[in-house]
Amino acid sequence: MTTNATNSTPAGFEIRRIESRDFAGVTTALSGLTTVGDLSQSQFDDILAYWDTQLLPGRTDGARSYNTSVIIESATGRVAAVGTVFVEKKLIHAGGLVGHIEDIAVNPDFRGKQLGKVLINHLSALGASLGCYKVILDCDEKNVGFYEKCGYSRAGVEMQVRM
Ligand SMILES: CC(=O)SCCNC(=O)CCNC(=O)[C@H](O)C(C)(C)COP(=O)(O)OP(=O)(O)OC[C@H]1O[C@@H](n2cnc3c(N)ncnc32)[C@H](O)[C@@H]1OP(=O)(O)O
Repeated sequence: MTTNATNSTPAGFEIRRIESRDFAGVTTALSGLTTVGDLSQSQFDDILAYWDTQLLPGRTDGARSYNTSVIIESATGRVAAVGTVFVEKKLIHAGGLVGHIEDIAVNPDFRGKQLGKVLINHLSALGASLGCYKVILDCDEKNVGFYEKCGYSRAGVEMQVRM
């Protein structure tokens, strides 16, 4: 798997797994992507606890399916960006793993500082380190250029049925 070279977290920022204290910052960032809805701190904590239980089958190293990372502004503790790589165990490719990049959002105050690219490169590398043979995502046409700058290329067509 090859990814763009912007992998190091910029000075003044750190990147880590999502935690309970990120509730306000994460929901604020995600509201710039889509409707978060009426999600409480308690519901947020329950989801994080569930994610922690979802270990990849057959693994003894603690590798998880749900991998949500945040970029934090060190001086303030503010959530600058959030995103997920979900690792799916397949039947095909001899039980191979595919990473799905989901719910990428950079807080508007922090856009244009390469943090989105750093986050995507981090999640792509995380998928590779967990054993994924590919990492894929769906996005709007307006974001294609961003993902191309992160080393992604067009493949297939997204389709959906809404419930
Ligand atoms: C799978 C999904 O979740 S798709 C949903 C993506 N998220 C959203 O649309 C939510 C709202 N938007 C955002 O959060 C942000 O604007 C993001 C995530 C799209 C980009 O994050 P940023 O941190 O602002 O981007 P970043 O500064 O890392 O840009 C990296 C490069 O991509 C370029 N770029 C950023 N956005 C775009 C875009 N929409 N189209 C083309 N190029 C772009 C930048 O100019 C930069 O180029 P450079 O390396 O030549 O300087």
